[in-house]
Amino acid sequence: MSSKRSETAALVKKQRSNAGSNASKGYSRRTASSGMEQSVFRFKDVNFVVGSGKKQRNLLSDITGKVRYGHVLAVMGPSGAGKTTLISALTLDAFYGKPSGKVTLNGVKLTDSVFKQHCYVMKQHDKHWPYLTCRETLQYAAELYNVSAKKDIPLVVEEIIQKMGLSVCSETRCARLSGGQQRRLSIGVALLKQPTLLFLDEPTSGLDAAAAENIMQEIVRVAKEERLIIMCSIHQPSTKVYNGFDEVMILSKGREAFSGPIKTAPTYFDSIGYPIPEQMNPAEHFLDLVNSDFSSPEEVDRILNEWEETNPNRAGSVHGTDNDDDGQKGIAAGLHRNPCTDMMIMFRRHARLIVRDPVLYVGRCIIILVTNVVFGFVYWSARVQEQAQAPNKHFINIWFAGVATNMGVVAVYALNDEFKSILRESKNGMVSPMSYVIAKSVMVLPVIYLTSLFALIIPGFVIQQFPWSSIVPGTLLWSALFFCFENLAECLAVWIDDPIIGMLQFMNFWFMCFLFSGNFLNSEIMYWPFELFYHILPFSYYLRSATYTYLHDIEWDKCVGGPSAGQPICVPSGDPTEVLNSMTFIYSVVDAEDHYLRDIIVILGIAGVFKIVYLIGVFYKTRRVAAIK
Ligand SMILES: Nc1ncnc2c1ncn2[C@@H]1O[C@H](COP(=O)(O)OP(=O)(O)OP(=O)(O)O)[C@@H](O)[C@H]1O
Repeated sequence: MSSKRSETAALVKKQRSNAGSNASKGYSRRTASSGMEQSVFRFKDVNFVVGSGKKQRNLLSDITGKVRYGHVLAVMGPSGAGKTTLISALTLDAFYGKPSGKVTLNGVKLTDSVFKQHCYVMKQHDKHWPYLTCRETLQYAAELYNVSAKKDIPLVVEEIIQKMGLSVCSETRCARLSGGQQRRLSIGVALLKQPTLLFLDEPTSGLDAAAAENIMQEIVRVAKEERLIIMCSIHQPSTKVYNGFDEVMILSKGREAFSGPIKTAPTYFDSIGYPIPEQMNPAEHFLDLVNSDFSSPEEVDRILNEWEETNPNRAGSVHGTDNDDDGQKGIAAGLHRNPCTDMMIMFRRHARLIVRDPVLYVGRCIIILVTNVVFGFVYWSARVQEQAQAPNKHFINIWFAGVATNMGVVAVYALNDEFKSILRESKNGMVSPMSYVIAKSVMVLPVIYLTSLFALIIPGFVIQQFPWSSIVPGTLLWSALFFCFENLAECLAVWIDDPIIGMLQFMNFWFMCFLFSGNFLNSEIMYWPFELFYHILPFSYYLRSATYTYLHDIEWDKCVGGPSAGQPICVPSGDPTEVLNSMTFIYSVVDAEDHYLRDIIVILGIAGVFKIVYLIGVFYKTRRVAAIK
């Protein structure tokens, strides 16, 4: 293992030396070859308004700035100043209000498509696939971004691992990475894309001083080396980190207190009567000035007004001219993607996640098996062919499917988390929603069938002695119902942002299915609006056909004396059709006729409706943009 590592390291070294002065030949070619290496990012008069009428609030007021390639713009300000709001607005992600202004990359309006091709946003909170290792995360990102020929990808990944100081945790699953390692991994993934413009929201949040300093130094170095434009928000950088920035923007109450090249900041603050005290960190001094906790609100307002007055045409003064021609004009075609290759990568990644994630399927399979085995033993006496056991045989079907589908509630949580990762990846142009839904939907089908085997083989066919002739229709019917609830879970996971609310809705739906299954309440005596639920919810279809499937050719023992209080089912001939007919009097859902095909089609139809609503949710949410108008 270690010799393989050193071999890889040697190859990386060789590759670097081949690349001459450019240390990162493996993944740095795109920007240069696309002609985007001299880019300029501008934003002018960016406003962001929330609420309406008397409750209207300007979270950002006329924010203007410009950053050139190889430069880092640091957005600083006290808590609540609007740093995250600015990054969200500029990344077309601020959905909770109305953003306005002019935002361009090389003079071209920043649209979702330009963003996906040339930009990358690293949010304040890291989000990685918890069951993939650091190396696997980078490997899939490199493949999805098509950074290099497939055979070179391990080298590219190794290079990023070394660059980001992730060697010690390269084989560690993301769930177990420290905060600093997660941040560095996020930056590594961003670098793999080689964006022209990189947004970092609080890249040092949650890190200790040394780790924050390391990361910021790395960011500054990367901007210079890879000619990236970097815009990051940051809380109180150290003097060393602060001095590494090229431009700085100081915000307070959603307004600019200063914006421009870092070397002009001391002169400006000196000119308005706030020179930097000796030995003081300049960043700390500026932030104290605009923080109402340290300066009076009137003084903060005075500083903000001063900037507004001395820079009435900010785009024309501190931020350079209003003319967009001082950089590369226009943008190049972006990433070339092959949908089939994308799909294959997504298949591989999803297969790995399905196997490793205990919540989604593996854990549930085992819990369903154990639970159903318990039910199998609880109903031990129902194994025999006595007609007195017919109701118990029917109830076994309710528990075998009802409890298992109820466990789908955990899928709502897991899928909500999964979808949030997909949203981020889609935002950054790493995955296409289409390849995600296809890979996921196809991969899940065999897993669902496998789950039905866990649910029924030992508990039903071995312990409860279901007739083996019904194994195929029985497991297919169970799979159809489970598929229906999985699709519901997907739907809720995508449409309801808060997973807990989604889980509660899932439980509501499940209880409705149970209540209106026609088993506890005769469908004929249901008050008519409620009868609709009996027809449109899936459980009655499952239960009718499951009981028919397992009971319709049982050779029942003969019964004498007719039905009684202790034995409601007692057919003298033991004819299975007549037994089912007499069960119908007690459980209206039971039917002596075969409706298997119709029932399974209806269940799949309901599942199909959920799938369509889910797909609409995926495509709507991944394409939703808070465009700046
Ligand atoms: N969804 C929202 N709806 C309404 N107001 C919001 C929303 N999100 C943030 N705000 C408000 O916008 C203002 C700026 O918040 P923002 O998160 O951008 O500040 P910040 O400078 O990033 O702060 P911090 O450093 O603490 O993260 C705050 O007053 C906040 O209450």
